[in-house]
Amino acid sequence: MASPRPTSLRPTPLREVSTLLGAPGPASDVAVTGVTLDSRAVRPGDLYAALPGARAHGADFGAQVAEAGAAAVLTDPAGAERLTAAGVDLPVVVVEAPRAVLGAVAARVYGTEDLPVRMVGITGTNGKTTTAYLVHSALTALGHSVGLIGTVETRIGDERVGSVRTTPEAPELHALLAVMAERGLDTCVMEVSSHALAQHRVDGVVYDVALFTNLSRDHLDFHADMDDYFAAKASLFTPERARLGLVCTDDDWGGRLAREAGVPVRTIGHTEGVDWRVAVDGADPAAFRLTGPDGVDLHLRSSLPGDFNVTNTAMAAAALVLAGEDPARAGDAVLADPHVPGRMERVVLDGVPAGDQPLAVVDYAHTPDAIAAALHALRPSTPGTLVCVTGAGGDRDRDKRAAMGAAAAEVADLVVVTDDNPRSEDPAVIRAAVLEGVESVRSGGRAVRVVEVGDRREAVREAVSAVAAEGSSATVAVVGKGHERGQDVAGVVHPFDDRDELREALALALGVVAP
Ligand SMILES: CC(=O)N[C@H]1[C@@H](OP(=O)(O)OP(=O)(O)OC[C@H]2O[C@@H](n3ccc(=O)[nH]c3=O)[C@H](O)[C@@H]2O)O[C@H](CO)[C@@H](O)[C@@H]1O[C@H](C)C(=O)N[C@@H](C)C(=O)N[C@H](CCC(=O)O)C(=O)O
Ligand SMILES: Nc1ncnc2c1ncn2[C@@H]1O[C@H](COP(=O)(O)OP(=O)(O)OP(=O)(O)O)[C@@H](O)[C@H]1O
Ligand SMILES: N[C@H](CCC[C@H](N)C(=O)O)C(=O)O
Ligand SMILES: [Mg+2]
Repeated sequence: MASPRPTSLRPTPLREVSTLLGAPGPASDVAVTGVTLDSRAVRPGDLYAALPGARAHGADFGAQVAEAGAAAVLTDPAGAERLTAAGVDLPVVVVEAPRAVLGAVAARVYGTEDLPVRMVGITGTNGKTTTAYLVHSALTALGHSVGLIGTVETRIGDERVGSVRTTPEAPELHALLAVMAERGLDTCVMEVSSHALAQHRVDGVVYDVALFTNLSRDHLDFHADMDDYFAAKASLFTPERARLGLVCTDDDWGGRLAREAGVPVRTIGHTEGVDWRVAVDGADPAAFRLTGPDGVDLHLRSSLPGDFNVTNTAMAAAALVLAGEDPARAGDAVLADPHVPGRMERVVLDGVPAGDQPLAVVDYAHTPDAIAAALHALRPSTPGTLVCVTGAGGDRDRDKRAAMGAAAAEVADLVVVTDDNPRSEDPAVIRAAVLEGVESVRSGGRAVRVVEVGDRREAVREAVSAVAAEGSSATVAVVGKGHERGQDVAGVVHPFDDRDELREALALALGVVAP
């Protein structure tokens, strides 16, 4: 579905754009009414940003955008040459690095330079989506009109649009923020990925509160190394992008960020000396105490399973207070279950007593750290067999694959290695890398069983049937795809939903439907 755009916009003279950029003004006095960087999304009157990329140069789509009614093009010198060579007759603004100015241009065209919407931005390797839902649901409970932008979806009040990426490109983002302002929303909570920070997607947005959850191995296909990955995340904590930071210092990267941030930072975590201290209270692992500045002392309980969700809930509560909410009311508001799709989501087969079915969970863990966290969260409630169905994505960080297999094998009793969006790669090669990690744990002496089942549907069925006889003392955790609704194989996305597959597998194994 097309991303929403604001309805009432003042057309922006192209000369105003070139003046903003200090670029030579075009002879034409055309005005623009929108911005896009995707030729397929051009609407009449748009300024099309033709950017150089890894696979194409946006200027190669000049003829299509002219045909679609684009009013003008913003590009680099190479793009301008291509447009001329292709005989594209549109006014062109040329700058050396168009991606780097796109946020400012989009903010001018969509009128979001002085945004009347409070902004909360969340970055970190794991926990962004969960924490964003926690903040969103709490603010909604407190009576605010809240927008959400993240991996699963964009929400503008009651309107929901499924996401393609975690963080939209700048033109789409500023259009969404303009729509939120137009509809009277007072706050927007959004996930800010490292790709987005490195690619200027959130330029022109200043977060009132920016959160850092944690940093661990991921995306090293895109970032040169962990320092480079950290630097991308840290760039959120600079005056151009944030006013105040809330940094979890439970890992060393958070500690480093708290020392190096270019904006005032409050720290949060389980260790002494932090501004917001999380202390788990006694026997219930979900219950905790959160103490903060100015005598804030809250007794809270995470509605989601796992130690990491204690941290996510604590971060949400502290973020609400830093964003100006009353601490006691904020504490009450984070107690409700925010229903985060595909994050530790339980799948239950109706019509079969709970004690007769394995605990079945779908989770989006797709990094070594997240897999470890998710399985550790499930281990204490699993007296019987803990099965993990896992795979790794194609065309993504290759070196995390073995570590993901090892993380699963360290905690589970049975690991079923399968496919997860092989994309353009050979799925068997990806599975082999995951299996290597499992084998490294087995050769270290841990008696974990492993099977390789490429077809994900068969893998889920095999996992469930292996433990169905144990009833609720067993757990099947299917990780990696969470809310996703497709399996990308060689560029074709086949409909696939782990939650439906798990329900089907339970039905088959428990004899509720004929196989
Ligand atoms: C590494 C990365 O993020 N690349 C993004 C980047 O690609 P690129 O600069 O190489 O562009 P390209 O594909 O060569 O195309 C060049 C230009 O031509 C344009 N084009 C291209 C084809 C066409 O038909 N028409 C057209 O106009 C493109 O919009 C682009 O401006 O700009 C493209 C245009 O917006 C994105 O589609 C592309 O995202 C790719 C597909 C992607 O998979 N990104 C993922 C890794 C990502 O961003 N993930 C993060 C984090 C995920 C997480 O939460 O863990 C996210 O925020 O989602
Ligand atoms: N604070 C946390 N620390 C470690 N692991 C976590 C944390 N929160 C969630 N996880 C694990 O990481 C997985 C992804 O969580 P979530 O979707 O909230 O993170 P994300 O940062 O939005 O991820 P992505 O960048 O892929 O969208 C969860 O399914 C869970 O297994
Ligand atoms: N949104 C992230 C995670 C996808 C998780 C997994 N399902 C995969 O395909 O690797 C990405 O695009 O890297
Ligand atoms: Mg996310």
